[in-house]
Amino acid sequence: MTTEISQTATDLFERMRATNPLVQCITNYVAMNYAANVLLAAGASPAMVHTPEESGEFAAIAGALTVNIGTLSPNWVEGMIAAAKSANKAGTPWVLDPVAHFATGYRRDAVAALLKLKPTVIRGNASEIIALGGGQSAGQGVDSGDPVEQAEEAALGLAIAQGAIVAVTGEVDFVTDGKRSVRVAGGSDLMPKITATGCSLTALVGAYLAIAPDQAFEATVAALGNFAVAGEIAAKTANGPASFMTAFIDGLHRLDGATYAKNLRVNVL
Ligand SMILES: Nc1ncnc2c1ncn2[C@@H]1O[C@H](COP(=O)(O)OP(=O)(O)OP(=O)(O)O)[C@@H](O)[C@H]1O
Ligand SMILES: Cc1ncsc1CCO
Ligand SMILES: [Mg+2]
Repeated sequence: MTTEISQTATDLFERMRATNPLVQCITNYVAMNYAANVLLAAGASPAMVHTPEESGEFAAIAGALTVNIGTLSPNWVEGMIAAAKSANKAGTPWVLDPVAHFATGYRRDAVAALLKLKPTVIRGNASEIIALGGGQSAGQGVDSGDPVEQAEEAALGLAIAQGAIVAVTGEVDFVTDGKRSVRVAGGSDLMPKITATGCSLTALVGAYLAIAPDQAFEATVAALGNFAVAGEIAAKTANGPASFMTAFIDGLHRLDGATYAKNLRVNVL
């Protein structure tokens, strides 16, 4: 059965690829190259623009902004805040990826400042979302130590408190806007074995937001669905993390609407 959300996600998949949206990615040193390649393969146009001298100016012309706190320093935080403020002023949607925000006071403060600037979407792993909700997570650094189901309550609370879409990723992803919630199944257990897979997904959520700013919930689901479908297909030919990475980027590039629609597994809750 094709649900309405699956049909919309497929439409957004085709539109994103046809439109080649410009996405400003402020991401970490680890993710920068991989995330840019993922976006290019998926059909978007990434630009890694982070310094405060230009990040705000660029956010006003980008289709969407994504902010990931993976490798912070004061200059980068300044650039993130300038970009988020400018995005808000220009009506540019933006995504926050709160990498390991619970690990240090510096990260906690940076995330608190960014949350005040009202991201359109918050995308994190289960441990990150549990901790954002004030709970005790089993996360170790950037890697999740908790199942997605354990983060669902925190995600709902966070969505309502922030007026944001919250996406929790893991074996089966969970997306909520506080009223509507879905699970997105698929992907591969090799995905968390490649660093910056989540960071790249955050960037791809930006690509979908850019083409559907008024459908942020559907756009987020469509982006997660894109990773779930491409990841599941790539795993069939991969021998391990390194060959998976190649197959995944090739698969993102080759994926068509019919294959996306056929393999997408979105469960409305
Ligand atoms: N066990 C799994 N099975 C299937 N897919 C998975 C699994 N774990 C993660 N994924 C997928 O991997 C992608 C990244 O999610 P993950 O939760 O690992 O991000 P993350 O922890 O923020 O990653 P990073 O910080 O390393 O970039 C998502 O598309 C998610 O659905
Ligand atoms: C490994 C790592 N360390 C800081 S950011 C990052 C990428 C995955 O989040
Ligand atoms: Mg992460």
